[in-house]
Amino acid sequence: MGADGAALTMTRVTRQHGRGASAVHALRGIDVALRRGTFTAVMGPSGSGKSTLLQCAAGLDRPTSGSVALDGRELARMGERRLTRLRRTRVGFVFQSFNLLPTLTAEQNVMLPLRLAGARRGRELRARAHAALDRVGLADRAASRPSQLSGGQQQRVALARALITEPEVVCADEPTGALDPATAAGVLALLRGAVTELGATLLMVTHDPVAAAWADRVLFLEDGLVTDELTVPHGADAVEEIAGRMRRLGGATAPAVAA
Ligand SMILES: Nc1ncnc2c1ncn2[C@@H]1O[C@H](COP(=O)(O)OP(=O)(O)OP(=O)(O)O)[C@@H](O)[C@H]1O
Repeated sequence: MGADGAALTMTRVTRQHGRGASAVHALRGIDVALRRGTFTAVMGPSGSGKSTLLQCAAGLDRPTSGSVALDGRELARMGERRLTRLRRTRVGFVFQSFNLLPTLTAEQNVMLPLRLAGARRGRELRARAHAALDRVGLADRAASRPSQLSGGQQQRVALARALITEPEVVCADEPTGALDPATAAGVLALLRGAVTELGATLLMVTHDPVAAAWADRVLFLEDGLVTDELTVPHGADAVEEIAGRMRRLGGATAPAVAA
C-alpha cells in the first residue's frame, strides 16, 4: 500500500495529444486517490477523458505530466519492461468487449495472467483457476471456449481472470456496456462482491448511472477535469442522484438514464 494508504494515487495528471494549436488536452490536472478496498466509478460526457484517465491509471498510457503511483510505486518513471510486468501482476483489466482469447478455454483464460507471470502449469494453478471460476459461478464451464459462453458468462470469466493475481487495482472500462440490464446486474454484483468480500480496489468507467450506483463514490469528469464527486447514497435514490449530476455536466451532452 502507498504511504498515504491509497492503492492508487494520481497527482496533477495531464495527458495531451499533439502540440500547438491543434493539441487535445484529454486530461488537464487529475488528482485522485483510490483507497484500498473501495469501488470508484468515473462518469462524464463523451470525450471528457474517462478512458484516458483509466488508461493512465492502469499504466497503459503515460501522462504528459504528473504522477501515477500504484502501491507507492511511480509508474511514470518506470521502464517499459518493468511497467509491463507490473501491469500483468498488479493491475486487473475488465473491458466492455470481454477480450478473452478465443482459442483458450475459460480455465486457460483465467490462468493466463499467472502463466504470463511465470507460474508453472500444474495442479496448484488449476486449483486457483477453478476457485476463481467458482467465485463467479462458472465452475462447471471451465472447459468451455468463449464462443460457447453468453456475453454475461464471458464477462464473468474476464472478471475471474482480472482477480486471479490479487491485483492492487482492477480497472474496468464499461464492463456492462455490452450486456442487457439483468445480465449487467449480475456482473456488477460480482464486481461489488470483489470489493466487499475480497478487498479489491476497483476503478470503473461507465456511462450508466445504474452501474455507477453500485460504486462507493462517483467522480464526474468534464473536459479533462474532475468537476464533481459524489459519495453514493444508500438506497433507491442513488441512480436518480447520479443521473441528476450527469445532467448538470457539460450542458446537454450527458446521456439519458439507461434502462
Ligand atoms: N490518440 C489520440 N489522439 C488525439 N486525441 C485523442 C487520442 N485519444 C483520445 N483523444 C481525445 O482526448 C479526449 C478524451 O478522450 P477519451 O477517449 O478519454 O474520452 P471518453 O470520456 O472516454 O470518451 P467516450 O465516452 O466517448 O469513450 C477526446 O477529445 C479525444 O478525442
